[in-house]
Amino acid sequence: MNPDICRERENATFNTETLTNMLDGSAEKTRRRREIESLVINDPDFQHDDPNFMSRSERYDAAVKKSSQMIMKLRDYGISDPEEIYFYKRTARRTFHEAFGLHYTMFLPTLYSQCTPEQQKKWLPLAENFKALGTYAQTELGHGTHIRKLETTATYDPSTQEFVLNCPTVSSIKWWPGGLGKTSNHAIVLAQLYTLGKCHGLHAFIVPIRCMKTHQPLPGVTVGDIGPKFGFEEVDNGYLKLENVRIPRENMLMKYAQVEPDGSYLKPPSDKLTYGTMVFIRAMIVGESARALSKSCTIAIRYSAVRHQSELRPGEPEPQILDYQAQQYKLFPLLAAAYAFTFVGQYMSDTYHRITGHINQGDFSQLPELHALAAGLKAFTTWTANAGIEVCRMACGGHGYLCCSGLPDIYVTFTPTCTYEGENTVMMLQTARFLVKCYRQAREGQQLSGTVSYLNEQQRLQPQPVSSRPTVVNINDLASLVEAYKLRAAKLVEVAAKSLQGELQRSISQEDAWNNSSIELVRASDAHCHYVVVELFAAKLSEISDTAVHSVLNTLALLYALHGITLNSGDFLQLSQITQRIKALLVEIRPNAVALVDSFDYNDEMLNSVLGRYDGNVYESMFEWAKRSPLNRTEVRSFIIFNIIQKK
Ligand SMILES: CCC/C=C/C(=O)SCCNC(=O)CCNC(=O)[C@H](O)C(C)(C)COP(=O)([O-])OP(=O)([O-])OC[C@H]1O[C@@H](n2cnc3c(N)ncnc32)[C@H](O)[C@@H]1OP(=O)([O-])[O-]
Ligand SMILES: Cc1cc2nc3c(=O)[nH]c(=O)nc-3n(C[C@H](O)[C@H](O)[C@H](O)COP(=O)(O)OP(=O)(O)OC[C@H]3O[C@@H](n4cnc5c(N)ncnc54)[C@H](O)[C@@H]3O)c2cc1C
Repeated sequence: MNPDICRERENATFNTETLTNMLDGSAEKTRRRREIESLVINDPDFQHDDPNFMSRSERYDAAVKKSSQMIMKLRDYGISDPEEIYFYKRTARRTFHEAFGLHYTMFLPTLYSQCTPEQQKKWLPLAENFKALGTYAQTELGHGTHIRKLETTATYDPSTQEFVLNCPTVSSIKWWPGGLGKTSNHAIVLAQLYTLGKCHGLHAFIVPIRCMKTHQPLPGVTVGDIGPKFGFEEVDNGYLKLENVRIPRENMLMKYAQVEPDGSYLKPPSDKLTYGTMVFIRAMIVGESARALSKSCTIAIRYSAVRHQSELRPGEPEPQILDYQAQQYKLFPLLAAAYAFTFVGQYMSDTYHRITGHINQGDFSQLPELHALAAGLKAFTTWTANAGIEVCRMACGGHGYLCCSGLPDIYVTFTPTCTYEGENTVMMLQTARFLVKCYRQAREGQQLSGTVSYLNEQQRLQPQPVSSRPTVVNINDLASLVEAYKLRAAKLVEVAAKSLQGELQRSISQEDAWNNSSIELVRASDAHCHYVVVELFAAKLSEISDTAVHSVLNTLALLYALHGITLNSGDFLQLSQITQRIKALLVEIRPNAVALVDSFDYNDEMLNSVLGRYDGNVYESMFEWAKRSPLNRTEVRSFIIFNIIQKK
């Protein structure tokens, strides 16, 4: 064990096990998570080759093999709790993507949420037993964001009681769905529904695309892999062209909207229920932001504790790079954000399950807030985590650029979360749409509840507009900082609403007014989400009884809130005072930095990083890893070089 890293752990002011238990939910949950992780780590079937030394095809084959093994082993171990399945798979996957990822994350959840009981009876046994392997085919070459303009059609033929599916143009070819290219034999296809000559907009259909016996594409189906990408090497993101593909009427997902045998159409209670699976995944991505950032911080902070470089004071030994204030300023606010997002991720998941419970009982009243919250927090947390991972990589200097640091892989795997499941700017604009609507309702005297209830104060505080009120905060008091964030959000929502109003007064259309105000609208959403995160972090502290853990998390929460103020200084005041306080907080966090990342409890197998190793033995491991590079298998690799040298 590296002596630097040992000393860091000895000097921590709190018990890492207590904090880990809190993050997991309880000591029992930590015990069980570790037990499940060790099942994978000690399983010889999961000791695979390093994917960095494999070709794309080899990676795909290995991912399929691994996914099949996971299914069998989960059954053998009798693991059926969704959270436990998630722990098992997360550990087994490590740096791999799951070949059946879309089957679990989108195909099955869509069947659970949008099938009638009869449809569930037919499809769930097939899908849960992996006979029907599925994906979610929504995006087309021409449209990902503006899904109302998707061009694939499903036209009902009452004479045979079938839907006929077509991708009539090049731009209507389905493009991107994960697992579509080679793996899936079914797809949930989002298509414009036509019946009795009328278009009723997007609906979801279960479309068999490959034979369940031979796995050959079915007649009328052209399907394949879209080629190499920035990351996701082992995933066969695919294309799909449908030409006169007929499916039975019962293959339209009919929990909400229905087509009768004679072709008559029954409307759903809300036409946005078809978008339900996207809301689910957006809600879950918030927790993924926390995991990607906490992993990256674990690597960068542990490495910074063992890496020595440059001189602080002449003649003295080179310090740990973690002792540089500039290094702390890069990493500790991200560490604080990783904790904040962990709590926000738990909140988002709980909120999703609570509100969908109400939806299942027929109460749709909270759907707009759920959509706005999931869209905004997905965008806010993924943007921060995405930029943060890159900061962590650069904070490791040259070695951060090596694949064995684990950081490039975390980055390429994580960065598409800013794009998929709703491009982030577009998601922020959806949240803004909700905020502006709430702002107007509050102005009309309606009482708002939930995360936007602060907009009620607009009314109470009139006639003095929010934008003219000064922001004076006690920078040592979290409650006061929460107030400052609340005021900022109220102010920026007001600015956005007034910008829209101003544009409309120039007699331009709603749509143009919206476009001309989109910078203000995105800023309003960003401020709203930032407020929600700070508020949730503060609320979490009130649940913590252990004083040492409370104290260290309070320091992190202060740093998170104050650092956010410096990043958005135009919206807040008291800047120089805040900078001084931030410097003091960096000093306070420094002795606990390694212990704080240890508390995330990533074992070496999962972290998969030579720089972030628990024992800190970085250089020996890097050398060992380099020796495994295929280029090192022979001393003289290229005969071209050999010939050139010989000629000389
Ligand atoms: C491993 C991961 C693999 C990745 C997989 C993928 O990427 S899969 C592919 C992922 N692809 C994507 O994520 C595509 C992203 N694009 C979209 O989701 C949609 O095109 C859109 C939401 C941007 C606009 O939709 P639109 O043009 O139909 O709507 P509009 O803007 O005209 O607003 C009308 C009203 O609808 C409301 N409302 C909207 N959505 C929801 C909702 N989910 N729930 C509830 N409500 C919703 C909205 O608030 C508004 O309410 P208001 O104010 O009238 O009361
Ligand atoms: C790794 C990966 C996996 C994916 N998996 C799937 C899958 O399994 N199934 C599936 O169906 N799809 C999948 N997708 C597709 C993904 O959902 C879309 O790429 C995503 O929704 C963004 O749409 P787009 O590509 O059309 O971007 P565009 O909308 O073309 O975005 C381009 C730019 O235009 C801007 N823009 C667009 N509209 C607006 C607007 N109204 N206002 C302001 N700015 C705007 C955006 O902000 C962005 O800057 C995947 C994508 C990736 C990268």
